Amino acid sequence: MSISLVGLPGSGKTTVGRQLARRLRIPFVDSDHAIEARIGCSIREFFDREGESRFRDIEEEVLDTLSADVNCVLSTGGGAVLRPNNRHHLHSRGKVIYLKSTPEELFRRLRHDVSRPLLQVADPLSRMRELFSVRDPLYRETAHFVLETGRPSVATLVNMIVMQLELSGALPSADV
Ligand SMILES: Nc1ncnc2c1ncn2[C@@H]1O[C@H](COP(=O)(O)OP(=O)(O)OP(=O)(O)O)[C@@H](O)[C@H]1O
Ligand SMILES: O=C(O)C1=C[C@@H](O)[C@@H](O)[C@H](O)C1
Ligand SMILES: [Mg+2]
Repeated sequence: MSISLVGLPGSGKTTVGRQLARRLRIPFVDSDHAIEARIGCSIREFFDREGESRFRDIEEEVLDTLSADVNCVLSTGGGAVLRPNNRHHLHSRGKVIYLKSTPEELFRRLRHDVSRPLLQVADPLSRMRELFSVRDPLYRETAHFVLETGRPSVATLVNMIVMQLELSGALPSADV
């Protein structure tokens, strides 16, 4: 079974996912990194050159493959839930955790970042609020569990995820 993390840019999918995989001693896979390996350039360059829709097509193909992988932690791109196929594959093939944060907290974390194409706009906080209002229902629909990430450290979030997985029976206690 795969364990996938969904959430807005900056919610900690890569950071928390990497630690979670280490804790469970299973491979960690980041779909953004897999996409970059496939397109041979950064996602930002690809967005500029080919546009978002073409990026989403490639993301859908890559997620179809990665969500079928068993026994790994999969960190997804922030917009992975936009396509119905992705929501369905992630939810039905494993356990999905939504790392939920406020747009204000995410803006604070990413205000100096230049790698996330959707935030390279004049008013990134407003953009983050728009992304939140469109995507929050989609993250909820895709996820089996929702975790508020505002205050807890990365290590605490990992403990909370392991506990949720154990309680749901997805993770035998002996694996922890
Ligand atoms: N729980 C947390 N508390 C404080 N800082 C955090 C937490 N989780 C992540 N961060 C920090 O926020 C930044 C963004 O985290 P990360 O790259 O893991 O987000 P992401 O969800 O993978 O984003 P993207 O969707 O753009 O790939 C990093 O600098 C990371 O160290
Ligand atoms: O929120 C988004 O739509 C994105 C988030 C990143 O993880 C990348 O997948 C890409 O920059 C698009
Ligand atoms: Mg990431």
